[in-house]
Amino acid sequence: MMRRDPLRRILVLDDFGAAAPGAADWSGLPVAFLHDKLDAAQLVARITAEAADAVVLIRERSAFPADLARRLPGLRLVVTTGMRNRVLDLGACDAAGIAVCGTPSLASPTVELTWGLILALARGIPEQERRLRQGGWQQGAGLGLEGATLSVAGLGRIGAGVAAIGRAFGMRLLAWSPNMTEATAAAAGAELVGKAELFRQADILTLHLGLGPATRGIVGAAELGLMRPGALLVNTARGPLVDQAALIAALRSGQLGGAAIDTHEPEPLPPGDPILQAPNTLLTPHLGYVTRQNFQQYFNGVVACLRAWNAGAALPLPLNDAARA
Ligand SMILES: NC(=O)C1=CN([C@@H]2O[C@H](COP(=O)(O)OP(=O)(O)OC[C@H]3O[C@@H](n4cnc5c(N)ncnc54)[C@H](O)[C@@H]3O)[C@@H](O)[C@H]2O)C=CC1
Ligand SMILES: O=C(O)C(=O)[C@H](O)COP(=O)(O)O
Repeated sequence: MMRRDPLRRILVLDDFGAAAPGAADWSGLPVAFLHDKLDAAQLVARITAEAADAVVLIRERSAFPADLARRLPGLRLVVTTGMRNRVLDLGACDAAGIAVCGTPSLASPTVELTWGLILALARGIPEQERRLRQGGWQQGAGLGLEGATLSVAGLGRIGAGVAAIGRAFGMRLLAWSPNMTEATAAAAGAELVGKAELFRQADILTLHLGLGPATRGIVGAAELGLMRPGALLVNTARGPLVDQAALIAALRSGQLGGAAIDTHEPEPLPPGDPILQAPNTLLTPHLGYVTRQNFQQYFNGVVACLRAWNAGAALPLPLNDAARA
């Protein structure tokens, strides 16, 4: 194990509650919190001025591209909450000798949000409420879940959790992913089907795949065209899994009865993004992971990593080679 000097200055970027009383036990750690979102030039200036040797990234709220890693020779450690951060360049950190470590995260918050979205979409809760407030009363009938078919793409931590609740609702469960086995599907109480059948038979299709070269754009015009007219799509995984233009076309034509989308491309969703004008959509701002308990888990994980560094111990969740050294 490489000998490490204790950290002299730790900056938590765009802190999002990390500094709140009781959020975490930062005692004894030389930590400072930034409350504003800074651009790359401002970050370099601030990190340099503070002579910070560690930064903490709260999810993907502050980007940490290659350029930033190269411009901060005094930086030795980046801690990012969660294990995946697409706006952090791990390779560049390695090349600059900056160790990167992650923290544990809970899957249940995203399982819960997914079901919140499914229920709201299936029963038309937002429109029914809007109508009531405008002086109207019930209109149209929603989709009941018992006996309906839930197609789950990806049975990892979140997909398996979503499937378990689908079973409790008495739904018929189908599942698929590029690498799913019969055993994984059976363990989740789902039937493994081919990709086309996953789309063709769904009353509700919910996406829980990781994003990678094999899954980017996995839901396009051809797949949406296989779906039953009026079927529902839920995406709490990653925006680029879905071809947004094809999604909007399917919503406009009525091929899809509705879509609930938590994860977008880009994020934050810019004003005027075409999805904002698409009909029958329920949009949330990447809320899946955003619960108090998950942030508690994140901040405790950050503190554990910082203390491990200062104690010269192995970093708990290393994300690059420099952190494993
Ligand atoms: N909306 C939100 O706030 C949150 C969204 N997520 C997203 O939800 C999705 C599922 O997350 P978890 O269940 O925790 O992940 P996980 O890693 O446990 O499950 C992902 C599943 O996708 C499958 N998969 C198949 N082909 C793949 C490929 N080519 N590349 C990547 N994965 C592939 C994996 O085998 C695995 O079963 C991810 O996209 C994750 O980024 C995760 C947490 C919060
Ligand atoms: O969107 C995400 O992904 C998240 O925000 C997760 O909570 C992060 O957890 P990991 O999957 O990165 O551990």
